[in-house]
Amino acid sequence: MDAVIQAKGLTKRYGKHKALNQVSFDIAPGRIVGLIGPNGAGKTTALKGILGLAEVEGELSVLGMNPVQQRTQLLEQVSFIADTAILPRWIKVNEAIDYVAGVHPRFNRTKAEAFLTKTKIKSDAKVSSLSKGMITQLHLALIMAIDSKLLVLDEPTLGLDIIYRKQFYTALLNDYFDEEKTILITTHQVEEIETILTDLIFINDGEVSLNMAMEDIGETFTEVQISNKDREAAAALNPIHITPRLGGYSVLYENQDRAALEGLGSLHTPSITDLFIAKIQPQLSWGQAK
Ligand SMILES: Nc1ncnc2c1ncn2[C@@H]1O[C@H](COP(=O)(O)OP(=O)(O)OP(=O)(O)O)[C@@H](O)[C@H]1O
Repeated sequence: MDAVIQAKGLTKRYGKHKALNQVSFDIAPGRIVGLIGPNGAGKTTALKGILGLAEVEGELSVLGMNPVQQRTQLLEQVSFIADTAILPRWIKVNEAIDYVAGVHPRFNRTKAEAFLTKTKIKSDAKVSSLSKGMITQLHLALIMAIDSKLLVLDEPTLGLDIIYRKQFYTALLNDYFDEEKTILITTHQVEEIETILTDLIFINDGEVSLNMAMEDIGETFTEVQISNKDREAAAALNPIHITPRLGGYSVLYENQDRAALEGLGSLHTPSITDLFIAKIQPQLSWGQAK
């Protein structure tokens, strides 16, 4: 099947600064992709381009459409939640549901109401009486009840408590996602989405520094816990990152033969967080072992 998103050489300039610099990636249907990067990396800019909310240079096709030229058509098949959820403060929860039901043919009221029963939000409450987190919960309930081919989530759980954040990701996987849908998600809470992602894209300073299926990460990256005495042997195998740990070091390798590493210590697949730090802030000096 054709890619849901095809991006080639995307560049976005703000004056002399390039928020995106020759960014390319393809996203196939049925994938849950994490777009991960530090503050100011270009994540929101990329999402804005994909939604047709910002013009970017390069080639961009979303569901076979040009996002800027065919924005109205595109937004019929794409749902998104921005990092700043905006709902009118005067509207009541049930009126917000009525409104979305009226304007969106693929909105499922029962689903939205089911999501809301998992919160403390009452259907006759006004948005102005809800807390910030509750407004986000309402927004997510409305968006997740729309049957869209592509769901774009920019920091969806910002300001939500940890219980609801877990609940949200479980619902996203169990009640929303199926193989005909595609989800593109940005978050700084990387460890929370680690288990639901199928693919990972790292972006840093407007450039893609990693684009990989989750299942290939274990093949490509290996983390080894080594003791102080093995520093020299570990360094000889070209690590990409070194972190002092209790009693030794955690050393990360990319495309290094596992057999060669086995003599150094116990081998693991790194967490996304460790991989992210290694890729964004390489650290190759030993420092002080703890
Ligand atoms: N409208 C704008 N005018 C000028 N510069 C902008 C504009 N929007 C974004 N930028 C710049 O582009 C870069 C990327 O911003 P962007 O919002 O895409 O980052 P981000 O990865 O989403 O960051 P965060 O995680 O902090 O939300 C930043 O350097 C930012 O200052």
